[in-house]
Formats: sequence, C-alpha cells, structure tokens
Amino acid sequence: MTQAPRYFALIPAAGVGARMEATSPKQYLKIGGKPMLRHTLDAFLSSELIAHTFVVVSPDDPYIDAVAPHHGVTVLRCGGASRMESVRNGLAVLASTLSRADWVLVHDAARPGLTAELIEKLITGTGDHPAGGLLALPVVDTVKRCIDGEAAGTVPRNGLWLAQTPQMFRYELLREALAAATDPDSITDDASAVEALGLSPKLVEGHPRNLKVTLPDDIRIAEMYLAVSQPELV
Ligand SMILES: Nc1ccn([C@@H]2O[C@H](COP(=O)(O)OP(=O)(O)OP(=O)(O)O)[C@@H](O)[C@H]2O)c(=O)n1
Ligand SMILES: C[C@](O)(CO)[C@H](O)COP(=O)(O)O
Repeated sequence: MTQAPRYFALIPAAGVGARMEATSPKQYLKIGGKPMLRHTLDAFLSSELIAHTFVVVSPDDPYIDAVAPHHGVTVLRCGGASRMESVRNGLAVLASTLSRADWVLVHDAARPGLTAELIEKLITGTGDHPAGGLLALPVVDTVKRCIDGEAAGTVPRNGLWLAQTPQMFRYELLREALAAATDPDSITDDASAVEALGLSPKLVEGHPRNLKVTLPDDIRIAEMYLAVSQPELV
C-alpha cells in the first residue's frame, strides 16, 4: 500500500538582515504589530497540508522564544553563515525525524505574505515532479544588462522568472543537492542546488504579495499586503 505524502516546512531564519539596516534581524521587525517571522509561521500553521514546521535560527538567537508558538513549530538552533548552510544544517538535524520520501517546503522567514492558498497551489502544481517545484513570477519589466552604470544591452525577458519560496523537494533529493553544493554565492536558493544536479524543478506561478522583505521600504509593501484579506489575492 502506498503511503500518503507528508509535507514539512523548513524556515531558514538565521540571517542578520544587513540590507534592512535595522537594529535587530529583519525577521523580528513588526508588520501590523506582529513580528515578520510570526506572520510566516502562521501561514504554515494555517495550512492543513503541513504536518509540522521547523524554523532554523542562530545558536545564540535571543528573540525566537518570544515569537515561535509552542505547538506546531520546532526551533532548530543550527543556523549557518549563509542561507544555504542554514538549510543544510536544518536538514541534517532532521535526519532521524523525516523519511527519504517526505517533502520539505523551504521558505524564507523574510516572506511574510505567504498564504495557505499559495502553499496548496505549490503542492498541487508540483505534484510528484521528480525534481520538486517552486513558486516564481514571470518577469514583467524590460531587463537591462548594466556595465559601469550604462545599459549595455537588453536581455530578452521571455522565459525569465523570479524565484520565490516555498521551494519543495523530497528530503533525500534536497539533502543530496545541498551536500554537493559548495559555493553559497551561486547557490542562492534551494532550486539552484537541485538544478546543479542536472534536474529541472517545476515552476508554479506565485503572487507579488509573497515578496521577500529585503530593503527598508519593503516593510510598507508587506504591511499593505498583510492588511488585505487573503482569499482574493491568490
Ligand atoms: N546565514 C543565513 C542567511 C540567511 N538566512 C535566511 O534566509 C532567508 C533569505 O535571506 P535574505 O533575505 O538574504 O536574508 P538576510 O541574509 O537576513 O538579509 P541580508 O542579505 O540583507 O543580510 C531569510 O529568511 C534569512 O533569515 C539564514 O537562515 N541564514
Ligand atoms: C531564496 C530566495 O528567496 C529566492 O528568491 C532568495 O534567493 C534568497 O535571498 P538572497 O538575497 O539571495 O539570500
């Protein structure tokens, strides 16, 4: 008898948020009165498809205990020097908890606009694709190559997509891909590690509300999306 697939969330939240230039890591900044990371965790807690959520923080993180709920979320204090290492360390800790065929949805703490509907869309859209899948958005602007501050050419945008998260893979595949990855500067998301194995993850169209909060002005955009009721936005 085949077992029903199990889906787990893994949230890397060990970054310092240097580009945000705030006094605390950006995942703890408040959006609409609630820490960004709590919005992110709540999206997974509100999805009936997710069996459990794990969050990876730095070993000396002083904020997480006040933010993570006691039920449905497990805190892993094993963050590394890059996003890639934080995800890899989190997967290693889960070796005795997850099985090889379990699916892991890796999602940035810094994308608080995720919804249960987008999680379901990703899981349905990826299906049983052997290389997994990710949310992403087709590029809508004209793309320029910049050399010394000048437009040195226009890159055809046809076929270009911007990667979002979650990105979902079978546990065994993601561990193998990240074990083989060496350069955090080129492996900026989980899909790129899988692509480096010669595989092609499925692209599932995401939504602008699932933006990554990176620069100071992004907080206001996230606030706007999180103030709007969710169902009509997916
Ligand atoms: N060593 C790291 C670096 C990043 N992340 C996480 O990866 C996600 C995406 O990274 P990014 O937006 O680049 O976050 P920061 O690294 O915190 O930001 P910056 O690059 O501006 O410092 C975030 O949820 C961040 O907390 C992580 O878990 N461990
Ligand atoms: C994983 C990611 O969110 C995909 O867009 C993104 O690459 C992470 O942010 P970073 O600035 O590249 O670390």
